[in-house]
Amino acid sequence: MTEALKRDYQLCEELGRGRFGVVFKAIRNGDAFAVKSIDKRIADSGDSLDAQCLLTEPKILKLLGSHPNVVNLHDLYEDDDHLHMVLDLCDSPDLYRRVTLRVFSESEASSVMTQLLHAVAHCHSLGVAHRDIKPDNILFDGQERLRLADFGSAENFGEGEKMGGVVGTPYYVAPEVVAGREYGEKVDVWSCGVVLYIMLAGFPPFYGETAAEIFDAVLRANLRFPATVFNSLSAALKDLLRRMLCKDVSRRFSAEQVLNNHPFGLFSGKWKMGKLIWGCLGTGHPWITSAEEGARAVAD
Ligand SMILES: Nc1ncnc2c1ncn2[C@@H]1O[C@H](COP(=O)(O)OP(=O)(O)OP(=O)(O)O)[C@@H](O)[C@H]1O
Repeated sequence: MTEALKRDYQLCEELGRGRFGVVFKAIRNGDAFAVKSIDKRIADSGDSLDAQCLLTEPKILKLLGSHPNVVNLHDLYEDDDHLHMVLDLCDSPDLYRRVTLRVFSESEASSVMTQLLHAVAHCHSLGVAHRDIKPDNILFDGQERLRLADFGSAENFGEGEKMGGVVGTPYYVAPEVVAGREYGEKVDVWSCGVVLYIMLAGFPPFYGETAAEIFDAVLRANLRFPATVFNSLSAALKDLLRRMLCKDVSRRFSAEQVLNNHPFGLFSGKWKMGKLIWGCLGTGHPWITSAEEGARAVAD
């Protein structure tokens, strides 16, 4: 552990583990933070893309500056073996945990979406595409404010510049990425659309049992609204989903357009409890077949 970090912060319990390191709680002057400590040796021993991801995250977070819906970088410490990022503490359950427990009402989903799209619009205005938006990377801080996290796959694109490379997680990835074409920042709007659909329905819009089947479904982009789930939801909401999950990128809304043009306020506030049947192959999550099982999985 870097000496300077130990001097400046009181390090507390472990909060979680990722592929390359550990996240701890840390206190400084009575304020709590999360410290994401990356072991550079683990990353260097793997594929070079992984090592690149490690350096990407602090660089992108610095570029993004401070935003109320992004996990902000407060400090950065580095020595030969470790990189420590001091981040906003998000110790409330993440969106993945929340959607495995129950489906969301329109008003709950709209509150999450509004905050998420503010984060995404901020990133895009600074030329940053997140490229891996999914419930696991949507965290909540102690004030229950949404914070977009994990910028390890993000890319800094220039004005009018296109990106390439298959990056993301099967259920959430946009068709132009799966097709291997060049793409722009609207891939994030597609992923937000998938997140919105899952919050409301409890299952993903483009489904398959294997990664290959999911990619086929994403490429077909045949958006359906099963009556059992969607009949009780507003026409405005279905229209919004069509505009976010639009295969034609030129017709797909930007994050800014969704925020400016869509009547989020019209969403009704009905609660819907339902059977949740969905999986997340990209992150190895188990199948969750009911709200009860979801609750058990989280408790375990
Ligand atoms: N800012 C934060 N506040 C509180 N807990 C966090 C924070 N960031 C991450 N965590 C916790 O630490 C765990 C590991 O996070 P990390 O970003 O290192 O890996 P990951 O995104 O889960 O996986 P990967 O290895 O694919 O990057 C997360 O699952 C989460 O539980």
